[in-house]
Amino acid sequence: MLYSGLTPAAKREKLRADLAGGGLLRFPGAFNPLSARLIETKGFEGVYISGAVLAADLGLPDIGLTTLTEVAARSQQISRMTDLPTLVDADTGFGEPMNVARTVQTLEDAGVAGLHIEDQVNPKRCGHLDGKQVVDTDTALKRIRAAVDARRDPNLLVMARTDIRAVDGLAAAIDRAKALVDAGADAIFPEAMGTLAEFEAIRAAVDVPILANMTEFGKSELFRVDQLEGVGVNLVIFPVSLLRLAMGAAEAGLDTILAEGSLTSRVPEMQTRAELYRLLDYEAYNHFDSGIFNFSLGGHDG
Ligand SMILES: C[C@](O)(C(=O)O)[C@H](CC(=O)O)C(=O)O
Ligand SMILES: [Mg+2]
Repeated sequence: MLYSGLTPAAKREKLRADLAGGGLLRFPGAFNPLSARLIETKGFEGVYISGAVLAADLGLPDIGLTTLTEVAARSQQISRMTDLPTLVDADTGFGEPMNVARTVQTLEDAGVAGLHIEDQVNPKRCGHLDGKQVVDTDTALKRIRAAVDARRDPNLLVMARTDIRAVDGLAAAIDRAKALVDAGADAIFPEAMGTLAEFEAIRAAVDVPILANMTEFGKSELFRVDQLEGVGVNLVIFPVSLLRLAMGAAEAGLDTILAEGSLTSRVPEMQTRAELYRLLDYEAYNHFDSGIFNFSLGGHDG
C-alpha cells in the first residue's frame, strides 16, 4: 500500500545480486508510476525509466530538452511505486563531469537502483537515429569517472552507454566499451547493435554485465529474450514499448468514438475498474477507515 516497502539500498543490493546470478533480467519501460506496478505484478525483474518516454510524455522530442529535475522527479515517482529495482536513462549526464556528479547524487536520492550515462555530444538524440555524434574517449571516460566517484551507495549501478557503434563501427565500440569499464563502469549499454553477433563481440570484450535495447522501429532487430540470453546479454530493456502500445490503443479508441459514437465495442479491451483497484491495492486503504480513524470526537465536535 502507498509505496514500495523496500529501501532504495535494498533494491540496489537486489539488482547487484540478480546480475551476479547470471540470468537475463527483463526491464520494460514504465510510462507512468502505475505501469511500474503492472510490470511488477507480471513478474519482471526490473523497471526501466526511459528518457524518450519522459520527453514524449511532455510532448517533446528526445533531444536533450528534459532537465535533471524532471528526470529525477519522474524517477522518484516510479521508483517509489515498485519493489523492483529501477534503471534510469540519465542521457549525457546533463553537462560536464561536475554536472554528471550532481546528476548521480540527485538520481541516487530519487531512489533508482542504477543509471546509464552515454557518450553522445550535447544535445543528444535517440540512439537509433542517423546523424548522431559522440564525444572523444577522454570526455566519455571523465563522465564515467565522475559518476562513479559521486555515488554514495557503492551498490548504485553506474552503467556506461556508448553510441559509437553507429558512428565509427563495431571495432570502435569494443575499444570504447573496454575503456569505459577500465574507467569504473559497472555495466555496458552498447547502443544500436545490428546483430546478435555484435552483442556477442561486446560480451567477449568486457567482463561486466551488458544491456540490450529492444526498442521498436530502431536499428536492432527485435531479438527474443532467449536469443539474447544465448549470446550472454544480462539485461534487456523494452524502453518505449508500453507507451507505444498504450498510445496505439488510445488512438484506436478515439477513432471508435468518432466512428461509432460510443466505446461499447472497446470495453472488452479495457483494464476493468476491479483490475485497476487491485493494482492500486485499494482494499488495503480500508484499513485506515476501520483501524486508525476509529476515534470518536467525544462530544468535542461542536
Ligand atoms: C533507450 C532510449 O535511450 C530511451 O530513452 O528510452 C532510446 C529509445 C528510443 O528512442 O527508441 C534510445 O536512444 O535508444
Ligand atoms: Mg534515451
